[in-house]
Amino acid sequence: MQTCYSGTAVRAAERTLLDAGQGEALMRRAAWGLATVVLRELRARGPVSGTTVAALVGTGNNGGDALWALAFLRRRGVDAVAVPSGERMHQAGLAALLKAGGRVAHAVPDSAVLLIDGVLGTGARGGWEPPRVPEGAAVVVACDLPSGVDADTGHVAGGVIPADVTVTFGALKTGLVVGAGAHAAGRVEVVDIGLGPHLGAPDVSSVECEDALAVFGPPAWDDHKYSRGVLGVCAGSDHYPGAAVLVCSSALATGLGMVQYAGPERAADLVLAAHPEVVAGPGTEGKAQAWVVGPGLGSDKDALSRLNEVVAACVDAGLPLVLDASALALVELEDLARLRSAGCDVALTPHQGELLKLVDRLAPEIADGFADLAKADPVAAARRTAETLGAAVLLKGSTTVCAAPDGQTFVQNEGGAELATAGTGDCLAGLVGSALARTSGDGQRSTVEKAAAAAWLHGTAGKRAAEGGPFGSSRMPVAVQTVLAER
Ligand SMILES: NC(=O)C1=CN([C@@H]2O[C@H](COP(=O)(O)OP(=O)(O)OC[C@H]3O[C@@H](n4cnc5c(N)ncnc54)[C@H](O)[C@@H]3O)[C@@H](O)[C@H]2O)[C@@H](O)CC1
Ligand SMILES: Nc1ncnc2c1ncn2[C@@H]1O[C@H](COP(=O)(O)OP(=O)(O)O)[C@@H](O)[C@H]1O
Repeated sequence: MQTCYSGTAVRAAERTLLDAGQGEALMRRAAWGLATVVLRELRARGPVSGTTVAALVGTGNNGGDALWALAFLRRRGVDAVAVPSGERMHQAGLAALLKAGGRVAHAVPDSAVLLIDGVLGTGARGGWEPPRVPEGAAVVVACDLPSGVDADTGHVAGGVIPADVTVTFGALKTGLVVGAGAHAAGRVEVVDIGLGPHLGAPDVSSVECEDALAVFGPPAWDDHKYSRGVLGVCAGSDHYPGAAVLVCSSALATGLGMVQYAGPERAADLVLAAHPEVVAGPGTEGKAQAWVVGPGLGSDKDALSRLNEVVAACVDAGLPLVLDASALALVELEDLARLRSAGCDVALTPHQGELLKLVDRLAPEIADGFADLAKADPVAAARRTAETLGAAVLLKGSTTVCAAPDGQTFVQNEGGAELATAGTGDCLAGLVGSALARTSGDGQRSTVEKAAAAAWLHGTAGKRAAEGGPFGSSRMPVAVQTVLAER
């Protein structure tokens, strides 16, 4: 499990050490870590001595880090050039650079093979417009975070220089794993500067391979089909029959004990043609241990009565439930309350558009300004919705945010934009359903952690599928199998 801290929490941890008079030591540790990564990048490309490294240097401590790093690099024979972005620079850092034989210039030299972005770190407020930098050849290494990225949210209000590598100090920051911030950061390396004991609880976590495999692992030697998880799927309609196939196929690709399909004949026939092992019928009776309801259900009376039947089945047996797509537009507050009272774990899986509609309809008390919040701070938006509706929320997008009503939050970034194609959400619903079915009765992990494990598998499978060129969502189940087979 990877953990991240908000920029605000990291600043608070720093403050404790600054107040204890350790400011310069912290900055030198950070700068040494930055210089080490820069040296590694230079060595990977050729000789170090004589090459030009430039740094865009801001007015605060982020600029100070960059100046100290340039000073260390100068001592390795690098032509170290500071390019100030404002009227002042960190005094001790500048003195160290000049003493080491570095120089100051007013523009990034064309000869620079590597550019350090040291303009803004955790002290940034609002947007920023980067200066012109020579195009092309230079590797960009961001100091702490790419300038202009909000360290708490990942929001980029103005411009940003996309980094190849970000060397971040003290702890991985939430802003480097969410949305535009994650995209701008490139590869992230964390330099330990001794903040650990002062950091407190993490802000968000990310499920990694071994955490996901603990949910989607192989069967135990004594498993039988009813102990490996039985997933009920209520998806598809005469109008959207394919959704039923996508949900069932992706769930089966994880190696469940059984998939039970409840839906109309046309969709059921397609499911059975693709997977004769599915047990199909019009209703919910059977041995399901979790349900997925919603993909391709439509919005008519029939869709509503199918949703009601699944909700009733879950309430009766205390089963976990994934509400996706059409179900998000049909479910009522009373349904969520009944599910909660029956002890059912519920995961809502909206994309941004569905989230806004859901909040407008079921949580008007938080709707004011919510669209702006969802854009600028998807973690806060998912958290607020989960807390208000009392259900786990998996918010889909370039970053997938999984938030629980108690604030526990996972952020997953494995997938790329190749996943932006019709039906991949249906596949994800099948994976979340599978995670809930196969771990039903396992009190070890929260619903939101299981949903995050499914998002890991979905994103990783998306990347795997993309290796074979552009793809449609029907290729996802095979990619899911491949990912699980390779681990
Ligand atoms: N305090 C310390 O000793 C340590 C700080 N660290 C570094 O210090 C950074 C934080 O330093 P600061 O608190 O000085 O903050 P920054 O250096 O991130 O930014 C503050 C400066 O930028 C200006 N500024 C803010 N927003 C701007 C905008 N939108 N456009 C243009 N200028 C803007 C401010 O007026 C101020 O001069 C961290 O990101 C990290 O790089 C590390 O060295 C670790 C130790
Ligand atoms: N730019 C992107 N980068 C990474 N993942 C993406 C991107 N766009 C969409 N996705 C993922 O693709 C899936 C799309 O789901 P959804 O919007 O429900 O589509 P559909 O309803 O067509 O199945 C989600 O898992 C989402 O996180």
